[in-house]
Amino acid sequence: MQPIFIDKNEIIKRYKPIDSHTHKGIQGHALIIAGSYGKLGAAVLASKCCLKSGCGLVTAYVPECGYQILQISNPEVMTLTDEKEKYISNISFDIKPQAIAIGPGLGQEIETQKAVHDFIKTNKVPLVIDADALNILSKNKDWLALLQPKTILTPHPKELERLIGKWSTEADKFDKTIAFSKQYGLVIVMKGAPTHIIDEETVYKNTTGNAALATAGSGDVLTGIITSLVAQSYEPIDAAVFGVYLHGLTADIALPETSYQSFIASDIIKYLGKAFLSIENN
Ligand SMILES: NC(=O)C1=CN([C@@H]2O[C@H](COP(=O)(O)OP(=O)(O)OC[C@H]3O[C@@H](n4cnc5c(N)ncnc54)[C@H](OP(=O)(O)O)[C@@H]3O)[C@@H](O)[C@H]2O)[C@@H](O)CC1
Ligand SMILES: Nc1ncnc2c1ncn2[C@@H]1O[C@H](COP(=O)(O)OP(=O)(O)O)[C@@H](O)[C@H]1O
Ligand SMILES: [Mg+2]
Repeated sequence: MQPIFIDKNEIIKRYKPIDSHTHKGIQGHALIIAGSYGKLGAAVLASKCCLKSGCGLVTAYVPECGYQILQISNPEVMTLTDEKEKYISNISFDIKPQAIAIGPGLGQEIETQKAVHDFIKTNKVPLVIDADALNILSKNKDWLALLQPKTILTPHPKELERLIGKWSTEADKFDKTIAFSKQYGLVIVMKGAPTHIIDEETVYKNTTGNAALATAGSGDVLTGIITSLVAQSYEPIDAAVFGVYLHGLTADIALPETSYQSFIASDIIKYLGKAFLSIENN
């Protein structure tokens, strides 16, 4: 297993410059299904980062208690609410997004599990699955077969273990993840230090990022970036590769100014502009 290193050359091959005649409709509409009581921050971070990565329109789908939180935190983000106050129980919307993310801060209530099932059973829109939506799939593994090919999963090591079971060595972890990716036709973003991406037999290894990213919400923000790129019509594997690279690059650019300690997930969002510029100015 020889990985492809995700470096600037790999990104320049994939990067789509912005057309001067584009408009917000062309830039893509993303839907972020996220949040539960006490974890609306995950929805705020993911949806804001989605917009800050070039997506034209972003809608957050949150429980009722998240309405004001979302509208006040992110005035540029539109908000739809579930009928339940504290958690999502029924995912229904009349917009036509080009990409959907599900999972950050979602919780694992039984009604939320059912809502995730009913949603993935009929959904045909390119999808990014993170956090509690991954944990829900781990508890209901037969639902994995409902996912569309090239759905992107973004597990951290514990979420990966819940999905594929314990591994004995690093090599075993890769073998199991490759087998899992092949079985369901999924793109797996194996978050860590560094992050690897598995697309069936192909393994990518990221070259950006540092320990400043070891902070709450850092993965929620990554979900927003990757979903934004999918909405802007990047292929799922290209969105995963570019998104992981950009996410790490924000921390590399920020580090001399912020220190490891004071860097927080909102700084990923703050430094995205410099990260995009460093890709454009090569
Ligand atoms: N502001 C908000 O609203 C926020 C909301 N959030 C939301 O909270 C929900 C729960 O998510 P979560 O990831 O905190 O819980 P969970 O899945 O039990 O995993 C924790 C365990 O996994 C492990 N582990 C993790 N990383 C690892 C690593 N790199 N390397 C190795 N191990 C690692 C580690 O296990 P340990 O090492 O302790 O055995 C740890 O104890 C989810 O919906 C998320 O979106 C958060 O994003 C925070 C901000
Ligand atoms: N020491 C580290 N070096 C590089 N990247 C890291 C490090 N620690 C965490 N990260 C990155 O931060 C993110 C953490 O994601 P996750 O655990 O899902 O956070 P959260 O659920 O709090 O949003 C991943 O992208 C991971 O690769
Ligand atoms: Mg996470």
